[in-house]
Amino acid sequence: MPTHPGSPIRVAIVGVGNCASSLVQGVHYYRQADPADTVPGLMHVRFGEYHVSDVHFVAAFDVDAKKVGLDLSEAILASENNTIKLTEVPHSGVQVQRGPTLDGLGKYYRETIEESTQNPVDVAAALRAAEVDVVVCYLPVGSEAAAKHYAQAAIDAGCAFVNALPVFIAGTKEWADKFTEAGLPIVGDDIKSQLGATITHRVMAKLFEDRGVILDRTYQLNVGGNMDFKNMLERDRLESKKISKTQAVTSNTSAALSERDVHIGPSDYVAWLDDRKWAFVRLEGRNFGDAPVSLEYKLEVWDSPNSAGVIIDAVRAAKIGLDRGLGGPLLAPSAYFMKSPPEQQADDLARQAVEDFING
Ligand SMILES: O=P(O)(O)OC[C@H]1O[C@@H](O)[C@H](O)[C@@H](O)[C@@H]1O
Repeated sequence: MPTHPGSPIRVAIVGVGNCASSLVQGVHYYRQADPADTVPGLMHVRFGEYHVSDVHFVAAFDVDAKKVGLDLSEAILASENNTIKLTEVPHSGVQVQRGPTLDGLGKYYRETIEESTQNPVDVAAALRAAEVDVVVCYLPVGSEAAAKHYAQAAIDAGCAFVNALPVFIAGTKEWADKFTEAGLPIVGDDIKSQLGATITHRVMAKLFEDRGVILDRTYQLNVGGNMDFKNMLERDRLESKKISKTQAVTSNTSAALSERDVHIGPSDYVAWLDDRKWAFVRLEGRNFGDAPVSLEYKLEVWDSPNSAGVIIDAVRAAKIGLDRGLGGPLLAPSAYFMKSPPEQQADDLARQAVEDFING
């Protein structure tokens, strides 16, 4: 059912971790931003008809006993959340509900947090009750069954879906068809942060190609100290994340790299980094006369604010999709905002395509 353009965007958050914390804080931080101003990390203060302050959080789900039952403004600072504080968020009146766990808790989460003993809610019913427009999925890496459970609940409740994690939903025919048939938009999969490992690595791989340098091999090693990185110590949970990060880089170059010559993925957990992520990236190639050339850089960034602005834009794109009655993956927003969209595009073209999408 198409929604009313310009109305508040009623958002549900699945997984109240660091990324949710930066998102909620960021919306509050920029609530009075002047539409004529530039906000770092947002395409526009007013994206289509939607100002940042039109993003309203109306529901939230988690499984952590230290978060379930808390007001969202308190839950974003609770338990293992350790991201940089952007602002004080006032009481929201939104209580974190106990979501179903399914495969959401890996070995390291189970060792670190206490799972709520409350009974899980019926997610679709909760989304309907809160009259949610857009569901943002921030579950831990490796939560395949749980992410799909929430995607199905979004469909059942008539909501758009923004899939921030590397579980392939928008990018699969099965789920793209489900959203198309339901007439509901989806933006996915796997958030590409503002100035993260993926975008910088994509740009460098493309630069090699544009300058005629043959790229022979590359790596991207990532370390961090948040629960995302701790969870990813369990290598079995990593498969889709590695695929997503690798294809995000290799799709931006025509270099024919064998599997052995590309190594991209989360590498280790360093507790004292907290929510900072450090990426060590190296590209090796050959330039004129087959002379060797290599480039190495290190990125240091706070992980969660780095993707929060992108999610605010993705949420507003999803709401525009709802307003227009568009079902299925939103191709331009997915290509610009996500690492593994249904169709990869060069970032400058994707950005322009999002502008065109906004302008209808
Ligand atoms: O920095 P990149 O490579 O764009 O990745 C960004 C995001 O990747 C997601 O998979 C992580 O769970 C996020 O926490 C992170 O912000």
